[in-house]
Amino acid sequence: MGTVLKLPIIDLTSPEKLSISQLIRQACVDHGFFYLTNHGVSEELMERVLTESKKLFSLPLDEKMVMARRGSRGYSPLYDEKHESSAKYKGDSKEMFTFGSSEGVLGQLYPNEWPLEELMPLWRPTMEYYYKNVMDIVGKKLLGLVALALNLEENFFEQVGAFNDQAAVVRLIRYPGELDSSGEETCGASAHSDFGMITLLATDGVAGLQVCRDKDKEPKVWEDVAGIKGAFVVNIGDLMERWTNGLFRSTMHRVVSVGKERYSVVFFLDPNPDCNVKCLESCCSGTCPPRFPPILAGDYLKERFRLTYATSSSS
Ligand SMILES: O=C(O)CCC(=O)C(=O)O
Ligand SMILES: [Fe+2]
Repeated sequence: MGTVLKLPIIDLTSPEKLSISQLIRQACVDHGFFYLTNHGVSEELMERVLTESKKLFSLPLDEKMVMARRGSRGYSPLYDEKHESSAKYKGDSKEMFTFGSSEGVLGQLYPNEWPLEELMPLWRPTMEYYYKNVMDIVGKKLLGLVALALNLEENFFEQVGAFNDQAAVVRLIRYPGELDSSGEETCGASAHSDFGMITLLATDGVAGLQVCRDKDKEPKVWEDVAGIKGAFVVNIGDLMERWTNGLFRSTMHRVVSVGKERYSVVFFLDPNPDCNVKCLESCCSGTCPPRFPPILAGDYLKERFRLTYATSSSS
Protein backbone atom coordinates (compact mmCIF):
# COMPACT_ATOMS: atom_id res chain seq x y z
CA MET A 1 0.00 0.00 0.00
CA GLY A 2 1.12 3.56 -0.61
CA THR A 3 1.18 6.65 1.52
CA VAL A 4 -1.89 7.57 3.56
CA LEU A 5 -3.51 10.81 2.49
CA LYS A 6 -4.40 13.19 5.29
CA LEU A 7 -7.85 14.42 4.33
CA PRO A 8 -9.59 17.33 6.03
CA ILE A 9 -12.13 16.42 8.73
CA ILE A 10 -15.37 18.38 8.68
CA ASP A 11 -17.37 18.23 11.90
CA LEU A 12 -21.02 18.80 11.15
CA THR A 13 -21.84 19.84 14.72
CA SER A 14 -19.65 22.97 14.58
CA PRO A 15 -22.06 25.82 15.26
CA GLU A 16 -20.67 28.28 12.72
CA LYS A 17 -22.24 27.48 9.33
CA LEU A 18 -20.12 29.95 7.43
CA SER A 19 -16.85 28.69 8.81
CA ILE A 20 -17.80 25.03 8.11
CA SER A 21 -18.75 26.00 4.57
CA GLN A 22 -15.34 27.65 4.13
CA LEU A 23 -13.64 24.44 5.29
CA ILE A 24 -15.79 22.47 2.85
CA ARG A 25 -14.83 24.84 0.05
CA GLN A 26 -11.13 24.39 0.76
CA ALA A 27 -11.48 20.60 0.94
CA CYS A 28 -13.40 20.46 -2.36
CA VAL A 29 -10.88 22.72 -4.12
CA ASP A 30 -7.81 20.92 -2.76
CA HIS A 31 -8.88 17.27 -2.75
CA GLY A 32 -12.50 16.77 -3.75
CA PHE A 33 -12.54 14.42 -0.74
CA PHE A 34 -13.05 14.89 3.00
CA TYR A 35 -14.20 13.08 6.13
CA LEU A 36 -17.53 14.04 7.63
CA THR A 37 -17.89 13.43 11.38
CA ASN A 38 -20.74 13.96 13.85
CA HIS A 39 -23.16 13.90 10.95
CA GLY A 40 -26.16 12.53 12.79
CA VAL A 41 -26.40 9.03 11.28
CA SER A 42 -25.68 6.64 14.14
CA GLU A 43 -22.85 4.11 14.04
CA GLU A 44 -25.41 1.55 15.15
CA LEU A 45 -27.48 2.16 12.00
CA MET A 46 -24.38 1.95 9.82
CA GLU A 47 -23.54 -1.40 11.46
CA ARG A 48 -27.07 -2.67 10.91
CA VAL A 49 -26.87 -1.83 7.21
CA LEU A 50 -23.54 -3.66 6.92
CA THR A 51 -24.96 -6.69 8.73
CA GLU A 52 -28.00 -6.88 6.42
CA SER A 53 -25.76 -6.34 3.41
CA LYS A 54 -23.52 -9.28 4.42
CA LYS A 55 -26.62 -11.49 4.75
CA LEU A 56 -27.77 -10.58 1.25
CA PHE A 57 -24.43 -11.21 -0.42
CA SER A 58 -24.13 -14.57 1.34
CA LEU A 59 -27.26 -15.86 -0.44
CA PRO A 60 -26.67 -18.37 -3.27
CA LEU A 61 -26.00 -16.71 -6.62
CA ASP A 62 -29.26 -17.93 -8.21
CA GLU A 63 -31.27 -16.29 -5.41
CA LYS A 64 -29.38 -13.04 -5.94
CA MET A 65 -29.85 -13.24 -9.71
CA VAL A 66 -33.63 -13.25 -9.20
CA MET A 67 -33.05 -9.62 -8.18
CA ALA A 68 -30.67 -8.90 -11.11
CA ARG A 69 -30.57 -5.24 -11.97
CA ARG A 70 -32.83 -3.73 -14.57
CA GLY A 71 -31.36 -0.35 -15.28
CA SER A 72 -29.12 0.41 -12.34
CA ARG A 73 -31.29 -0.85 -9.48
CA GLY A 74 -30.98 -4.41 -8.21
CA TYR A 75 -28.19 -6.97 -7.98
CA SER A 76 -25.02 -6.83 -10.10
CA PRO A 77 -22.79 -9.89 -10.08
CA LEU A 78 -18.98 -9.90 -10.09
CA TYR A 79 -17.35 -8.18 -13.10
CA ASP A 80 -20.59 -6.45 -14.19
CA GLU A 81 -19.09 -3.00 -13.81
CA LYS A 82 -16.13 -1.93 -15.89
CA HIS A 83 -14.64 1.55 -15.73
CA GLU A 84 -11.53 0.42 -17.53
CA SER A 85 -12.13 0.29 -21.29
CA SER A 86 -9.29 -2.07 -22.31
CA ALA A 87 -10.52 -5.34 -23.84
CA LYS A 88 -8.33 -7.49 -21.60
CA TYR A 89 -9.85 -6.08 -18.42
CA LYS A 90 -12.65 -8.45 -17.42
CA GLY A 91 -14.44 -6.10 -15.02
CA ASP A 92 -14.35 -5.04 -11.38
CA SER A 93 -14.07 -7.76 -8.79
CA LYS A 94 -17.09 -6.76 -6.71
CA GLU A 95 -20.76 -7.59 -6.43
CA MET A 96 -23.28 -4.86 -5.76
CA PHE A 97 -26.86 -4.19 -4.86
CA THR A 98 -28.42 -0.81 -5.66
CA PHE A 99 -31.70 0.68 -4.49
CA GLY A 100 -33.29 4.09 -4.35
CA SER A 101 -36.45 5.75 -3.15
CA SER A 102 -39.68 3.86 -3.87
CA GLU A 103 -41.51 7.16 -4.04
CA GLY A 104 -41.91 9.57 -6.90
CA VAL A 105 -41.48 9.19 -10.66
CA LEU A 106 -38.15 7.37 -10.52
CA GLY A 107 -39.36 4.90 -7.92
CA GLN A 108 -42.26 4.01 -10.26
CA LEU A 109 -40.13 3.88 -13.38
CA TYR A 110 -37.36 1.80 -11.86
CA PRO A 111 -38.92 -0.20 -9.03
CA ASN A 112 -36.57 -1.49 -6.37
CA GLU A 113 -35.76 -5.15 -6.05
CA TRP A 114 -36.13 -6.45 -2.51
CA PRO A 115 -35.18 -9.86 -1.05
CA LEU A 116 -38.11 -11.97 0.13
CA GLU A 117 -39.49 -10.67 3.40
CA GLU A 118 -39.71 -14.22 4.82
CA LEU A 119 -36.02 -14.66 4.13
CA MET A 120 -34.78 -11.28 5.35
CA PRO A 121 -37.46 -9.48 7.34
CA LEU A 122 -35.22 -6.61 8.48
CA TRP A 123 -33.74 -5.88 5.07
CA ARG A 124 -36.23 -3.45 3.59
CA PRO A 125 -37.02 -1.43 6.74
CA THR A 126 -33.30 -1.11 7.51
CA MET A 127 -32.42 0.04 4.01
CA GLU A 128 -35.33 2.45 3.71
CA TYR A 129 -34.50 3.93 7.10
CA TYR A 130 -30.85 4.39 6.12
CA TYR A 131 -31.79 6.06 2.83
CA LYS A 132 -34.10 8.49 4.59
CA ASN A 133 -31.61 9.22 7.37
CA VAL A 134 -28.70 9.94 5.07
CA MET A 135 -30.83 12.04 2.73
CA ASP A 136 -32.75 14.07 5.31
CA ILE A 137 -30.22 14.39 8.10
CA VAL A 138 -26.94 14.63 6.19
CA GLY A 139 -27.35 14.99 2.43
CA LYS A 140 -29.58 18.06 2.30
CA LYS A 141 -27.67 19.79 5.09
CA LEU A 142 -24.35 19.07 3.39
CA LEU A 143 -25.55 20.43 0.05
CA GLY A 144 -26.79 23.54 1.85
CA LEU A 145 -23.25 24.04 3.15
CA VAL A 146 -21.82 23.33 -0.31
CA ALA A 147 -24.12 26.04 -1.69
CA LEU A 148 -22.91 28.49 0.98
CA ALA A 149 -19.34 27.49 0.11
CA LEU A 150 -20.05 28.62 -3.45
CA ASN A 151 -21.53 31.95 -2.28
CA LEU A 152 -25.03 30.78 -3.24
CA GLU A 153 -28.26 30.77 -1.26
CA GLU A 154 -28.29 27.83 1.15
CA ASN A 155 -31.31 26.32 -0.63
CA PHE A 156 -29.80 26.69 -4.13
CA PHE A 157 -29.81 22.96 -4.92
CA GLU A 158 -33.43 22.70 -3.78
CA GLN A 159 -34.34 25.69 -5.94
CA VAL A 160 -32.83 24.15 -9.08
CA GLY A 161 -34.86 21.01 -8.40
CA ALA A 162 -31.91 18.76 -7.57
CA PHE A 163 -33.93 16.80 -4.97
CA ASN A 164 -37.31 16.76 -6.76
CA ASP A 165 -37.41 13.15 -7.91
CA GLN A 166 -35.24 11.67 -5.16
CA ALA A 167 -32.68 10.42 -7.67
CA ALA A 168 -30.15 9.48 -4.98
CA VAL A 169 -29.33 5.77 -4.74
CA VAL A 170 -27.61 3.55 -2.22
CA ARG A 171 -25.20 0.96 -3.47
CA LEU A 172 -24.07 -1.88 -1.22
CA ILE A 173 -20.82 -3.46 -2.33
CA ARG A 174 -18.95 -6.65 -1.44
CA TYR A 175 -15.36 -7.03 -2.59
CA PRO A 176 -14.30 -10.69 -2.30
CA GLY A 177 -10.78 -9.45 -1.71
CA GLU A 178 -8.85 -12.42 -3.06
CA LEU A 179 -5.47 -11.48 -4.41
CA ASP A 180 -5.43 -12.55 -8.03
CA SER A 181 -2.88 -15.24 -8.80
CA SER A 182 -3.94 -15.93 -12.41
CA GLY A 183 -2.00 -12.91 -13.68
CA GLU A 184 -5.20 -11.38 -14.99
CA GLU A 185 -5.64 -7.75 -14.11
CA THR A 186 -8.47 -7.09 -11.65
CA CYS A 187 -9.34 -4.35 -9.26
CA GLY A 188 -12.13 -4.12 -6.69
CA ALA A 189 -13.22 -0.88 -8.31
CA SER A 190 -11.14 0.32 -11.24
CA ALA A 191 -10.08 3.98 -11.47
CA HIS A 192 -13.07 6.27 -11.91
CA SER A 193 -14.67 9.47 -10.76
CA ASP A 194 -18.25 9.49 -9.46
CA PHE A 195 -20.90 10.84 -11.82
CA GLY A 196 -23.28 12.86 -9.66
CA MET A 197 -23.26 15.71 -7.15
CA ILE A 198 -21.74 14.27 -4.03
CA THR A 199 -21.07 10.79 -2.60
CA LEU A 200 -21.15 9.64 1.03
CA LEU A 201 -19.23 6.45 1.69
CA ALA A 202 -19.35 4.19 4.74
CA THR A 203 -17.18 1.06 4.97
CA ASP A 204 -16.48 -1.83 7.31
CA GLY A 205 -13.02 -0.39 7.99
CA VAL A 206 -11.07 -2.71 5.67
CA ALA A 207 -8.49 -0.76 3.67
CA GLY A 208 -8.42 -0.53 -0.13
CA LEU A 209 -9.73 2.90 -1.15
CA GLN A 210 -7.13 5.00 -2.93
CA VAL A 211 -7.24 8.39 -4.63
CA CYS A 212 -5.16 9.86 -7.42
CA ARG A 213 -5.00 13.62 -6.98
CA ASP A 214 -3.47 14.35 -10.38
CA LYS A 215 -5.06 12.21 -13.08
CA ASP A 216 -2.81 13.63 -15.81
CA LYS A 217 0.45 12.74 -14.10
CA GLU A 218 2.24 9.59 -15.28
CA PRO A 219 2.95 7.29 -13.62
CA LYS A 220 -0.12 7.87 -11.48
CA VAL A 221 0.40 8.38 -7.77
CA TRP A 222 -2.18 6.54 -5.65
CA GLU A 223 -2.64 7.45 -2.00
CA ASP A 224 -4.59 5.44 0.58
CA VAL A 225 -7.67 6.79 2.29
CA ALA A 226 -7.89 5.34 5.78
CA GLY A 227 -11.31 4.86 7.37
CA ILE A 228 -12.40 6.81 10.47
CA LYS A 229 -14.95 4.85 12.49
CA GLY A 230 -18.40 6.33 12.19
CA ALA A 231 -17.33 9.02 9.70
CA PHE A 232 -18.43 9.28 6.09
CA VAL A 233 -15.81 9.71 3.40
CA VAL A 234 -17.37 12.36 1.16
CA ASN A 235 -16.35 13.11 -2.39
CA ILE A 236 -17.39 15.45 -5.16
CA GLY A 237 -18.90 13.99 -8.35
CA ASP A 238 -18.55 15.02 -12.00
CA LEU A 239 -21.82 16.98 -12.18
CA MET A 240 -20.70 19.13 -9.25
CA GLU A 241 -17.37 19.61 -11.02
CA ARG A 242 -19.28 20.81 -14.09
CA TRP A 243 -21.50 23.13 -12.03
CA THR A 244 -18.39 24.70 -10.47
CA ASN A 245 -16.42 24.89 -13.73
CA GLY A 246 -13.77 22.58 -12.30
CA LEU A 247 -13.31 24.59 -9.09
CA PHE A 248 -14.53 21.65 -7.01
CA ARG A 249 -12.67 18.54 -8.06
CA SER A 250 -14.21 15.22 -8.91
CA THR A 251 -11.15 13.21 -7.95
CA MET A 252 -10.26 9.87 -9.47
CA HIS A 253 -10.32 6.95 -7.04
CA ARG A 254 -10.30 3.16 -6.99
CA VAL A 255 -10.47 0.21 -4.63
CA VAL A 256 -7.60 -2.28 -4.62
CA SER A 257 -7.63 -5.65 -2.96
CA VAL A 258 -5.67 -6.05 0.26
CA GLY A 259 -6.40 -9.77 0.43
CA LYS A 260 -9.39 -9.36 2.72
CA GLU A 261 -13.12 -9.31 2.06
CA ARG A 262 -14.49 -5.76 2.21
CA TYR A 263 -17.98 -4.26 2.45
CA SER A 264 -19.00 -0.71 1.70
CA VAL A 265 -22.19 1.32 1.52
CA VAL A 266 -22.19 4.16 -0.99
CA PHE A 267 -24.81 6.90 -1.08
CA PHE A 268 -24.75 8.62 -4.46
CA LEU A 269 -26.54 11.93 -4.08
CA ASP A 270 -27.42 12.40 -7.75
CA PRO A 271 -29.59 15.28 -8.92
CA ASN A 272 -33.04 14.97 -10.43
CA PRO A 273 -32.80 13.94 -14.14
CA ASP A 274 -34.51 17.19 -15.26
CA CYS A 275 -32.00 19.34 -13.43
CA ASN A 276 -30.08 21.56 -15.84
CA VAL A 277 -26.44 21.51 -14.78
CA LYS A 278 -24.85 24.68 -16.07
CA CYS A 279 -21.80 26.59 -14.96
CA LEU A 280 -22.52 28.75 -11.90
CA GLU A 281 -22.08 32.45 -12.48
CA SER A 282 -19.79 32.67 -9.47
CA CYS A 283 -17.46 30.14 -11.12
CA CYS A 284 -16.87 31.77 -14.52
CA SER A 285 -15.81 35.12 -15.90
CA GLY A 286 -14.53 36.71 -19.12
CA THR A 287 -11.10 35.26 -18.49
CA CYS A 288 -12.43 31.96 -17.17
CA PRO A 289 -15.25 30.91 -19.53
CA PRO A 290 -17.42 27.83 -18.88
CA ARG A 291 -15.47 24.65 -19.66
CA PHE A 292 -18.55 22.44 -20.04
CA PRO A 293 -21.79 23.12 -21.92
CA PRO A 294 -25.05 22.93 -19.91
CA ILE A 295 -26.48 19.42 -19.73
CA LEU A 296 -29.52 17.74 -18.21
CA ALA A 297 -28.39 15.58 -15.32
CA GLY A 298 -30.47 12.65 -16.64
CA ASP A 299 -28.79 12.73 -20.08
CA TYR A 300 -25.34 12.94 -18.55
CA LEU A 301 -25.91 10.10 -16.08
CA LYS A 302 -27.53 7.83 -18.66
CA GLU A 303 -24.50 8.08 -20.95
CA ARG A 304 -22.04 7.46 -18.11
CA PHE A 305 -23.98 4.35 -17.02
CA ARG A 306 -24.09 3.08 -20.60
CA LEU A 307 -20.32 3.30 -20.84
CA THR A 308 -19.77 1.63 -17.48
CA TYR A 309 -21.76 -1.58 -17.43
CA ALA A 310 -20.49 -4.73 -19.14
CA THR A 311 -24.07 -5.57 -20.10
CA SER A 312 -26.00 -2.41 -20.76
CA SER A 313 -29.70 -1.93 -20.44
CA SER A 314 -31.39 1.44 -20.34
CA SER A 315 -31.81 2.98 -16.91
O1 LIG B 1 -16.16 0.92 -1.92
C1 LIG B 1 -15.54 1.98 -1.87
O2 LIG B 1 -14.79 2.27 -0.93
C2 LIG B 1 -15.66 2.99 -2.98
C3 LIG B 1 -16.65 2.63 -4.02
C4 LIG B 1 -16.74 3.62 -5.12
O3 LIG B 1 -15.87 4.43 -5.32
C5 LIG B 1 -17.93 3.65 -6.00
O4 LIG B 1 -18.75 2.72 -5.95
O5 LIG B 1 -18.08 4.62 -6.76
FE1 LIG C 1 -16.57 6.00 -6.61
